[in-house]
Amino acid sequence: MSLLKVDNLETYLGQYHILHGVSFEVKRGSITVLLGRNGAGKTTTLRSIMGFNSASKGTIQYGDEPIHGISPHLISRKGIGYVPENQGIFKTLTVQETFSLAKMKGDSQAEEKVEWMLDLFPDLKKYWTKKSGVLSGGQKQMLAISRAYINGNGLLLIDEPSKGLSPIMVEKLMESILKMKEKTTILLVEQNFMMASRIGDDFYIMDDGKIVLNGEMASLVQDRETCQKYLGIA
Ligand SMILES: Nc1ncnc2c1ncn2[C@@H]1O[C@H](COP(=O)(O)OP(=O)(O)OP(=O)(O)O)[C@@H](O)[C@H]1O
Repeated sequence: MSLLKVDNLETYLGQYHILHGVSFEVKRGSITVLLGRNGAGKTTTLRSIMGFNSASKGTIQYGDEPIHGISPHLISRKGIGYVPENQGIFKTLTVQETFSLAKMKGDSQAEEKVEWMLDLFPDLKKYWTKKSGVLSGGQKQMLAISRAYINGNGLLLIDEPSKGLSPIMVEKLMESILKMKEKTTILLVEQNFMMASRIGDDFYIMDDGKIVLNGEMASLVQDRETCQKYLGIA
């Protein structure tokens, strides 16, 4: 059953028409990956779901509720967490302060979520009182993912978490994101095909602001022609 249903989304950035009728679904408890070349419109799609880029047409259904046209803070309150490409970490806040700020008022599960994230990312426990600015790139990514999860764990939108990370860190992150499927649903934008293909259940390929192909990840891995045509992978 789908948790998120995006239908015929059209988004303009200034005078530029970026998304041309984007439609896709994310199944509850799955990892769905948006793939595609640079500039295909993946980030704009995530930002349109969050309400940071407002879509001029189309609908977005989260569970039973339409969420298009709603402001980002209300979308976040509905339980959608967002990890932007640049992580959006406040460097002067400690890990502890970042976690505290992420907790929603009146969320009875907040402490449980904090504990789960610290078990998943023990490095963050180690740097609990350190300023976020001193963390490594991978640890910042862990912090950004934790913040999004504590804030809203119904659905997580994660934009290129592997960017700039060492292969070992990518491996670590991949395992953690896979584990997060036990508790949440994930829509992932990822250029690292090795990572995407190992953790994704379903895929959608974007090109020029449109979805050009979708299916189960297992079938894409076998399809060399498509990988080469849209993803530049030989
Ligand atoms: N503020 C903006 N104004 C005009 N065009 C923009 C703006 N931001 C992005 N674009 C354009 O929108 C298109 C889609 O960009 P987007 O960042 O969504 O792509 P992407 O698939 O996430 O790419 P990447 O993998 O490089 O992050 C690109 O052609 C980009 O140049």
